[in-house]
Amino acid sequence: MKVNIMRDGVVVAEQLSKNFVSGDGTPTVVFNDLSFVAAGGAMTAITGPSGCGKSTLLYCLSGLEQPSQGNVWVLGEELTKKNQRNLALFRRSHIGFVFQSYNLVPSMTVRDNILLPLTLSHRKVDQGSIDALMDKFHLSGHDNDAASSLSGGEQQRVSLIRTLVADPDVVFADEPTGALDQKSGQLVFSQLRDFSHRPGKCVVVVTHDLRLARQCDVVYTMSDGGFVASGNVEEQA
Ligand SMILES: Nc1ncnc2c1ncn2[C@@H]1O[C@H](COP(=O)(O)OP(=O)(O)OP(=O)(O)O)[C@@H](O)[C@H]1O
Repeated sequence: MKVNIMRDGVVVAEQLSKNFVSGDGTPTVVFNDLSFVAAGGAMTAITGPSGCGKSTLLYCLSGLEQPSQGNVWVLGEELTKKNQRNLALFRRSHIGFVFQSYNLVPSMTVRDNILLPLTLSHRKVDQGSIDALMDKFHLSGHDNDAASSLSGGEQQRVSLIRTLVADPDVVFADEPTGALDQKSGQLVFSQLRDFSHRPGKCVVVVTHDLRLARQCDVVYTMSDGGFVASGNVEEQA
């Protein structure tokens, strides 16, 4: 696939490969020669069986991990050419990441965890929008609880609020509904989808839940180190 970065996507990858070398020197190819485009104003899903490389791909697309080969552009900027400092600055200004493992600071309160990215980047805090999201995600009253005292599903929702209130241009979400029951999962997914459809926003989500993937505008299906299908939901049917 030959893509025009300016025309085609907010997140673009070309000829992306990732290998790991294990302790005994054995190389493992996670994926090879992938091309990927996620458009603005849309939600793009990456799905596939456990261990096929979805999280590793998301890490490479978001600049958290360097690919072994290939190039990644986000908002027209080539992440794979940036040094560590510039990459960190770019990520802080433009990218939000919802981690599969939540990545909350366990000893800090829920509210302080949510505020952390804003505090670190000296950004203005819209307390009202935090209150609204806390209410929407059934977390009202938990502001002063230690993050570690919450259930996995509650921590997952706090992690999503923390990402959304920072208002990034691009959100990468790794199994954001993994710890949630169907109803809460749908609530979280709908919130992410609404966010993705706002002008100038883009969401790339990893999910193994096909029911949720089908609600995305475009779905990439991974298997054996490559994409076995990609396209809009109708094309995948
Ligand atoms: N840092 C690492 N070092 C070595 N191998 C790794 C590393 N990170 C991932 N892998 C390997 O890459 C492969 C893909 O892992 P990854 O977590 O990306 O898959 P996944 O599709 O997201 O899985 P799941 O759906 O179970 O979360 C696995 O075989 C994993 O062991």
